[in-house]
Amino acid sequence: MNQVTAAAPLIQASGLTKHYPGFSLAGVNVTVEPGQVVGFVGKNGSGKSTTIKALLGLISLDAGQASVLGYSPRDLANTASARAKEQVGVVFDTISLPGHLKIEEVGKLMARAYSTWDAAGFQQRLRAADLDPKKAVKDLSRGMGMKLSLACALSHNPRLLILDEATAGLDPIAHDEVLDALRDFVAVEDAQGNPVNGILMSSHITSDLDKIADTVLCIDAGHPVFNIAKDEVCDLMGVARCRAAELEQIACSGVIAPGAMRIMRQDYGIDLLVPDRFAFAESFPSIPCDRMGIDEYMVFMIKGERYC
Ligand SMILES: Nc1ncnc2c1ncn2[C@@H]1O[C@H](COP(=O)(O)OP(=O)(O)OP(=O)(O)O)[C@@H](O)[C@H]1O
Repeated sequence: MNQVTAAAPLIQASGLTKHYPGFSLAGVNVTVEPGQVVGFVGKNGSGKSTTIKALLGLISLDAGQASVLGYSPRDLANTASARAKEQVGVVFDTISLPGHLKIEEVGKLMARAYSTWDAAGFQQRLRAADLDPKKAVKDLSRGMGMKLSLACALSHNPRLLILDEATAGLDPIAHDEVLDALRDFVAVEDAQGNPVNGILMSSHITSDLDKIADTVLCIDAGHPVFNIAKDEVCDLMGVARCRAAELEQIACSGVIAPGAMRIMRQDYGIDLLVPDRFAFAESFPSIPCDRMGIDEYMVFMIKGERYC
């Protein structure tokens, strides 16, 4: 019961609901399939960390269902469920290791905590990240602390990584190295060639998600906004830079379904969300239409107005 097969979702959660005074997480669904990187985005205070903590059983839910590697959040948080914890690597935006420990002592601590601990892999990750094993955790910069946390999370051989702002504070080179490590992690396959690992990754650095995510889940003020394949946004969608008269012309043409027209009014004109920029360019070759990014899509979906 507490095991998932290679094909089963690593995270399957629906209707996640948590009430705090002045804030409610309401009806959030999260699915992470093997082989998938799910980017988790939203404004500050939108409820991403609350969702992650609920999935990990660190806070109780008021409503909703969640299964993480076949475990309920409550079972996952239970100190007795060592096997479950070994399969989930977690990195928060602040380092949660005791500050007085030297990095080499962290390795020893982890070896005792996880039967799956890969000491050689940990050493190799420390070298790759330029982390001095003699250095104390409290003396690490923020970026170095994140690299150490990631090295720990990856070195107990989890099937699922849950990262909450884990790439914040990394320099561009470290960023690339971390993204490469995450790509390698999700590329792992079982003997039959099926993907086995997955990642749920909250981030404000949407360029990271552009590079690595398969799907992007967005919440705003605790409510789901979209859950969409990244390629649909980045490869297919566009932003048309129009004037009011052109917008009217586009609306009348039916090239974009009337209910799907979403705009942002700018000082210089009107930006229009284009679901298929290639089809749009054929119909309106004289209207500039740029590639869409996750940032812009978020802004359209959260702040944009419908145009009917
Ligand atoms: N223990 C708590 N008690 C009361 N309110 C809380 C508690 N934890 C979180 N909140 C509130 O829940 C809301 C969502 O916070 P959360 O940390 O989940 O947002 P977030 O999307 O992760 O934000 P950020 O991007 O800034 O990290 C905020 O309004 C926050 O103040």
